[in-house]
Amino acid sequence: MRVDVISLFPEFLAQSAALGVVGRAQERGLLELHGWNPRDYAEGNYRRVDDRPFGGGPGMVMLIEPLRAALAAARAADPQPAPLIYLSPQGRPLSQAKVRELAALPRMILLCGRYEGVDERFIASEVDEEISIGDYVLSGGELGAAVIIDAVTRLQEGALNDAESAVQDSFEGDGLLDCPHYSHPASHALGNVPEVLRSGNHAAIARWRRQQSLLRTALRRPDLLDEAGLGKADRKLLAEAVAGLEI
Ligand SMILES: Nc1nonc1C(=O)N[C@@H]1CC[C@H](O)C1
Repeated sequence: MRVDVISLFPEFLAQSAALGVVGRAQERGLLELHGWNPRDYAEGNYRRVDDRPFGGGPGMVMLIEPLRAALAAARAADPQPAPLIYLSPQGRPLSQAKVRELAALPRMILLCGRYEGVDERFIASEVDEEISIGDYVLSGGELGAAVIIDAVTRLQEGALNDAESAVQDSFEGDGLLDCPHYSHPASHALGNVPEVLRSGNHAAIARWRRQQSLLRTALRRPDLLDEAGLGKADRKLLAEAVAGLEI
């Protein structure tokens, strides 16, 4: 998959993408990352990329022309068509379903805003989709781009090893929250590892983990539980866990 990122700080993405799963995916040729800095296309002595908003008010707005030139350069670099996705709080919330949709694309171009954002005429004319990574305000869209690149890369064939795939599957597979995890030591001043996990009884362990996922989702994210469409066995397992809660 090719990802082009339009950003005033392309080095931010390069550094964050050089690590871990994403770094390894680049080494394996599963991900190709290219940065495009509007400042490289800005005219004039000051190479302006932003200016004051019409109508007054705080902050600055990213100008149309440097963005258009950076986008044109990105599109000219590779004939493969790609949607332009703008990271902004005004976008649709990112979800795993959207990540799966994006991961199936051969290419996408991510636009990272800074300051108050981007001139609305550029958004209306060139942006295919706005995506938000959450209802809060960041200093730039680069963190959103890094989140999308990470989540999408994990779904590229060959990006994850077996252990990492298990983590991916445990959350993504059924839309429930993950169960608790424990490792050594079995006994500790902070508490002991649940006996079932040390029993060697794989059926009991799987049942316990499923029950913990169901209970955790019910307590922390009931909205996800509604979407999960539980079957009879899961509903029974959850009822048993709820009955056992000391309230
Ligand atoms: N939440 C978000 N999800 O994606 N991007 C954001 C976000 O806060 N962007 C900043 C808003 C002003 C500045 O332009 C960049």
